[in-house]
Amino acid sequence: MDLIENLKQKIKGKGIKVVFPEGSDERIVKAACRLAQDGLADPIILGTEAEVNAVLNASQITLPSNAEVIDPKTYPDDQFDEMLNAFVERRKGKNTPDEGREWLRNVNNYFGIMLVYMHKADCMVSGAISPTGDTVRPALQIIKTKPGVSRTSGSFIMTRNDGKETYVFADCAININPSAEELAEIAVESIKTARLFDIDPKVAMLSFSTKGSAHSMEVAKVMEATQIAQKKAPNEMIDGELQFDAALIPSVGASKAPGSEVAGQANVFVFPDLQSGNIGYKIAQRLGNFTAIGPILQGLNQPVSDLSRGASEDDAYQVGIITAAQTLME
Ligand SMILES: CC(C)(COP(=O)(O)OP(=O)(O)OC[C@H]1O[C@@H](n2cnc3c(N)ncnc32)[C@H](O)[C@@H]1OP(=O)(O)O)[C@@H](O)C(=O)NCCC(=O)NCCS
Ligand SMILES: CC(=O)OP(=O)(O)O
Repeated sequence: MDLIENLKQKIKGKGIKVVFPEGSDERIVKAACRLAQDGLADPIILGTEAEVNAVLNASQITLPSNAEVIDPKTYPDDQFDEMLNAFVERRKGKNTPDEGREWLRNVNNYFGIMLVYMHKADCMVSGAISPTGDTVRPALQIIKTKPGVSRTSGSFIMTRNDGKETYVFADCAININPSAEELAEIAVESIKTARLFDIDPKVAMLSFSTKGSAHSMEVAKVMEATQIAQKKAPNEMIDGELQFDAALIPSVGASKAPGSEVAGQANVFVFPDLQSGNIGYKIAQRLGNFTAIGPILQGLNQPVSDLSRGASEDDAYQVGIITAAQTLME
């Protein structure tokens, strides 16, 4: 079954509350309403009544009965105070009550994250308007990473040919220059993402070198990360350092990395840094005709997804499905 169809079956009718903070954006409002109509989520759209209505009217859609609009600026004082107290407690010593009041009333990403943190919603999808930092920072500050995970990272599901070719690419969104330890953690978290999509993970730790064919600090980092990842997840198939062709193409893998159980068969690609990861996914998307679904933030206590600003309504709809499905993962 198609990847997304599979996830739809898992979330349908479960009433999962997905917050969409960008209620002034047509793509977002349409995607949220479609999720509601299809019974896949109960969306909470953030924005003023006027801005959300303007989009609904222009798109000629009626807000489905299982969708809700909340305007943070007019959120009732008693509930707002409860939220502010929870924010101040969570940000103890790092942000003042005045900062909290200002952000929660005026920055929808903070308000949305607090709904998730307070379990008034299950997850959040943002980033169609705001750049990654503005979407992700509130999640990092409030939701934080799961025990045992030090860094969140962003993966993409890359798919082509009606899902016959499907890969996980990571980190394409968050960690600019991860250490070897962080890269190993990204690999382990990417394995969990692969499993969410029923992909049997074979992880390639990517480099411009294969098995010592080149020498540099950058290559050494990937070699070390591979060893750490193998220790962290001894039952998983993880190998490196591998060039992309050695990781993907069986004949090249056999010649450059003979004996590797990953080379030539990899389906999870861990990039050595964000320059290569972000450029790499966009090349596959724009030149290789892959659909790029994500970034899916890995390792957070509760699911939050950051769309690319280039996302379409359909991308937002799909990321909504994935994020809702992440709430069902243990
Ligand atoms: C994600 C990003 C915005 C965080 O940067 P930042 O806000 O300057 O980070 P800071 O160092 O100020 O940290 C803010 C908080 O987030 C936490 N944090 C930062 N990066 C983190 C990560 N990868 N995982 C978990 N927590 C993280 C910090 O510990 C800090 O928490 P605290 O306030 O409770 O102490 C930054 O790494 C970034 O810009 N990455 C690239 C994003 C990008 O442009 N991607 C390309 C397009 S997708
Ligand atoms: C993931 C990503 O690259 O996002 P944007 O295109 O918004 O920078």
